[in-house]
Amino acid sequence: MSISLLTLDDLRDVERRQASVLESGTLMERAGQDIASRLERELPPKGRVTILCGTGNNGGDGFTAARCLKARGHDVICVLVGGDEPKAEDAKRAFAAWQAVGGKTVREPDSLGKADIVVDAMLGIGGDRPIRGEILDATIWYNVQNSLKVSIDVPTGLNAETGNWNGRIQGCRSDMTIALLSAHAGLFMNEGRDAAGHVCLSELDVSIPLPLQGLIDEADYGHILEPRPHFCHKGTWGTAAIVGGDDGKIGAAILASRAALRLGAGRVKTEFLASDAPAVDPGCPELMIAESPLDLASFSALVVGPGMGTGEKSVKRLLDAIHCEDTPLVLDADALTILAEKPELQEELLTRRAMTVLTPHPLEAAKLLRNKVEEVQSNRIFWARELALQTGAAIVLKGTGTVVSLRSGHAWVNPTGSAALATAGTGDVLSGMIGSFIAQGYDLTTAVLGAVWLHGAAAQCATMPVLADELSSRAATALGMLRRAKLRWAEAGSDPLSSVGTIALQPGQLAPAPVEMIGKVRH
Ligand SMILES: NC(=O)C1=CN([C@@H]2O[C@H](COP(=O)(O)OP(=O)(O)OC[C@H]3O[C@@H](n4cnc5c(N)ncnc54)[C@H](OP(=O)(O)O)[C@@H]3O)[C@@H](O)[C@H]2O)[C@@H](O)CC1
Ligand SMILES: Nc1ncnc2c1ncn2[C@@H]1O[C@H](COP(=O)(O)OP(=O)(O)O)[C@@H](O)[C@H]1O
Ligand SMILES: [K+]
Repeated sequence: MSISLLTLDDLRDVERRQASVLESGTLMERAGQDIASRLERELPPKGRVTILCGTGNNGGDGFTAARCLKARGHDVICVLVGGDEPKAEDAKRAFAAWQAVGGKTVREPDSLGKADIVVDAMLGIGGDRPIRGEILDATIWYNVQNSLKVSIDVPTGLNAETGNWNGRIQGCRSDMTIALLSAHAGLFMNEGRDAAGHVCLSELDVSIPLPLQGLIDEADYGHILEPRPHFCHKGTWGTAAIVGGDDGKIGAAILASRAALRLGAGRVKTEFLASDAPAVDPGCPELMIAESPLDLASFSALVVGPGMGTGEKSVKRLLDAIHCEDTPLVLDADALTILAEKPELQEELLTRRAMTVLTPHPLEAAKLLRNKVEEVQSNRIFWARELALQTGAAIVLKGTGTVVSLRSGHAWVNPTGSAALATAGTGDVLSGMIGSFIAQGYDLTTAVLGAVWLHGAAAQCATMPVLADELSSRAATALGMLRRAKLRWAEAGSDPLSSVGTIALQPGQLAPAPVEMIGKVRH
């Protein structure tokens, strides 16, 4: 969790604490300098920049960046949006300083010529209402500019914590967002991911508290990248059982089973619930297909639910699995539907000794929480935590910006993944991958965070939907390449710029960073 995601309350606390140790305006000055330095990398000499400034401190950052860019020889115009003058104290000072250097400010952008960069500094973390009036007009203008579009801190109109548009009114859609002090969860979730574009972070040289939530990164899943020792056999890597595949849905269990095998489980046995199940998977003869019900307690990990159906037989098998109290259990798909319909089974989850992982998509989560899907999506981290408390399980709330939450309250947002995953069966693959890593003996957080991250990373470069079965092959290939790259670096000390498949890597770094650090970096 090396990229923290501070909540708005955390940010306001940091702000208050800094106010007592730093001269007022210090953070805004640092923000303006860092923003100007980053923008300058995208500008020609004497580049043209238009900055839309709101009346709060987000606008103050805009005026400060304008002054810094002007001092570096660029042609900058500010547009004051939403009032005749800034309201916030630091912003008033930033505006005065901009005027003092002869900076030009207008009240509406329509008559301005094309700029190389347009900057949205209208609303930041203080923007908590649907946009309207002048801000909405300026947003509409911003969104049609054929220039590089950069938001400061948060795209205007976006809720920085949840990634939803305030009041569902669409705000600024940017190519880049420069977050200040800390990254915000909303930049990686729901509509926020498209609105934010490439995320940069300036920590403003401020040390921030360790929060309970962050982005999944190498520090969390690094163990799965360790090379296997030579001295091992298939038994070393565990045996996973996949239970599912009722009539008409056999494919779901096959997808999960193949994924478990490809990602490294020593053996995988599949128990179909269908009456006419095949005796062999011709596309993957390595799978062992059970001819009679499996002794579930004898496995290293159970994955129950893909294509399982919700009939009597399925309920009984789910109960059998829950009762294997010492066997790690991943519940997906139909198993979650049964759990939602039979809350008494959720009670039984709470008393299990081994780990349980639930992998709901938003609708499944809503049913388990007895809530509406819109409500779950309106605050994904909150509801993932609630579900973890309700069930005692680790929760993988899938979707754009998958959230993983533990009962302890720790939560992670996954920065990998793309719309290429929006195709049938990719969730089955994820549950198989999680089961595989658990069967291999990785601890709960490594197994879950590693699987979620890799599942997304394997689809990230795809421009078309990835067929689910192809996804697990891609994930296995990516894992192998990452392991090799890590081995090379370990042997060579440090390596020149390297490339793993389509993922471009820097020395010492095993995956593309989800956030570009700018300004003074404290690590
Ligand atoms: N945290 C830090 O330490 C640092 C923070 N910094 C910067 O400060 C930014 C936060 O500044 P901020 O608190 O002044 O809020 P901001 O986002 O400018 O909004 C201002 C005003 O907008 C208004 N408003 C809200 N919704 C609205 C709507 N829909 N339509 C119209 N108006 C609306 C609302 O007005 P009110 O409710 O008071 O009427 C509010 O007062 C932060 O994102 C970062 O850029 C950095 O300088 C460095 C360090
Ligand atoms: N637009 C998207 N961006 C990122 N990930 C996505 C997107 N759409 C779907 N996914 C991922 O694809 C998977 C779909 O799972 P699920 O809905 O259970 O599908 P299925 O039941 O067909 O297997 C989840 O891991 C989800 O996070
Ligand atoms: K903004």
